[in-house]
Amino acid sequence: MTILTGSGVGIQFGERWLYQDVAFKLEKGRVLALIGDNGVGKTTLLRAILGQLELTAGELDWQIDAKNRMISYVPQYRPDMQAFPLKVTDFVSLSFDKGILPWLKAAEKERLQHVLADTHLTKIANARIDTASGGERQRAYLAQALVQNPNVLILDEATANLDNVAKYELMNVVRDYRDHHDLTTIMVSHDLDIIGKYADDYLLLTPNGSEFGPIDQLDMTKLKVGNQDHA
Ligand SMILES: Nc1ncnc2c1ncn2[C@@H]1O[C@H](COP(=O)(O)OP(=O)(O)OP(=O)(O)O)[C@@H](O)[C@H]1O
Repeated sequence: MTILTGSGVGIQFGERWLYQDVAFKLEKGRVLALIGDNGVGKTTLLRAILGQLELTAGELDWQIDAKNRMISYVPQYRPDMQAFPLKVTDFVSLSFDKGILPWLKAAEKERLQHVLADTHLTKIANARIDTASGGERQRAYLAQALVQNPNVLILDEATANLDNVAKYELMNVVRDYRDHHDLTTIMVSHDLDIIGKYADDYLLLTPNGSEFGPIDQLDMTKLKVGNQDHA
């Protein structure tokens, strides 16, 4: 089932078109890799998908109406940004309407426990997040996104700045969660290993035309990127 269809998408700032005639489909339960050179406009397209920016041309046609649509977002890991004096479990439950644990409904508490288990955080649920490793903190951000039960998960260079073990652990959690919950994901990444291993489809943005297709049709030599995300 197609969740979102982009057709004739174009974005222009001033005189400059970032891209025109972009076409893609986001299919339920699949991982779409959004790729292209630095500055091509990947984040800008995400902002349009999140409803924060109007397209200059074309359409984003959703199959889920706006009031039932939940899009969750996992940002890039930044070692300097996460000095919260909160337990992991409280940090994850900040996503719920009422925040920290004693006020959560029974169903929310149960959901929280499932997501902590799915993201391999149960053992450190009561440890403080500022003592957790980079990989654990990034999985806590993922857990925060997943407790919202999203229709679409956005990973915005979410494996950047993580070591090899942590980045594959994060993506394995996403894949296992997808396999059990039919989660749909858009992943922005410059990491060719991660893209090749975890994406199902790709959308390559360039100023001279976009390409969309199954990941095994992507010619990786077209990408000017290395195998690491940039900060
Ligand atoms: N509101 C805006 N007004 C004018 N220009 C903008 C605006 N937002 C973004 N841009 C420009 O659009 C271009 C694309 O930016 P964007 O952040 O989407 O690129 P990106 O592909 O996500 O880059 P990176 O891989 O480096 O994160 C940049 O040149 C940016 O300066």
